[in-house]
Amino acid sequence: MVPLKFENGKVVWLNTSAIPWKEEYKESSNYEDIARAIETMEVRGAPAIGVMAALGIAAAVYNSQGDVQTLYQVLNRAAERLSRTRPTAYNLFWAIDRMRAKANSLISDNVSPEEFKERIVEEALRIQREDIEINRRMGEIGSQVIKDGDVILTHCNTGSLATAGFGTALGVIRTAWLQGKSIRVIATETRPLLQGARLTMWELTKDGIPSKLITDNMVAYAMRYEGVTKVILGADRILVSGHVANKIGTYGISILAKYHGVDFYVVAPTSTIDRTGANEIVIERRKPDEVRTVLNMVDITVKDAEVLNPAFDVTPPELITGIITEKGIAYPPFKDSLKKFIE
Ligand SMILES: CSC[C@@H](O)[C@@H](O)C(=O)COP(=O)(O)O
Repeated sequence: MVPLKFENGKVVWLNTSAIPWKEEYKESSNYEDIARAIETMEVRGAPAIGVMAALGIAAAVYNSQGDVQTLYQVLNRAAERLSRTRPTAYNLFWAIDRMRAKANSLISDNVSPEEFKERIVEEALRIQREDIEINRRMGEIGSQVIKDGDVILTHCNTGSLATAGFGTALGVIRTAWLQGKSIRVIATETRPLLQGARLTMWELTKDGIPSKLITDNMVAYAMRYEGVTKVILGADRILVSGHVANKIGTYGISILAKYHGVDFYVVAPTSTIDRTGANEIVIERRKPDEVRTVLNMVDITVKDAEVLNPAFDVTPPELITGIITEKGIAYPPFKDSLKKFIE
């Protein structure tokens, strides 16, 4: 499954908002289209939107003409627009910063316009390639905590559809399954946009991994009566203190896991760790209609009902057993263990 590609100067993406009904690819070389695809969540998941933004910047530069200064301005305009798409996922800003840093180093090297274009495209493709390699490494590292017989609860979608390929938390689950471990997965539907029901169940079914879908309000029941042994899920932004922003509902799941004595693991590449020293996380608020309807298809409340629609919540470090990264597993105290991974 290749959700994102760069072909003939265009970004090609799998429209994940159409899954599981249709496997439809879209393409564009225009960074405004790429930004809208991120905003409307045709492409979503922290690592995937970082890669998408890098490819969007590369497409903008590749298709522009002029001297290096002109190309540099195009790159900065694209970067600025793409950085205004979704505020919470750190990988987006990490990838954009990396593209900007590459551009700055090419400017100081006095390269030709052709070389500038070539090296910018190369950098975006490197970010994409590295994401898959990192996911595979996290799979190897993280699968060590999974035992035969585990019943793993996961939330949202953290698979190939949320990354450049293979997945973070779902990559760990997938690796354990490929190693022949006998596991079962419980996936939450993940209201309001149903990433669990639509995307995670689609990926698990394709792989033949035994799985069951539950609604979000069945988590406590599943822990009490269905023998959940581990929670494994992803992250959109991790502070060095160990606070983890992830899909709305994660915080509640972590409290339930603590009460039931279930291990709670977060899986994320180190590009999800916020290096700015911030101690607050901006939580994206999305349109009320996402809550008032089911996927804009059916109204489920009174007209113009006031709603709350935060896309993410923050789980505090004391509820987290471990954070699995490509550099190893961070255990509490996270402010020491995570810091080592980003030094
Ligand atoms: C590997 S994806 C990790 C997170 O990005 C994922 O758990 C999540 O919360 C995605 O949110 P989304 O709003 O679908 O972009």
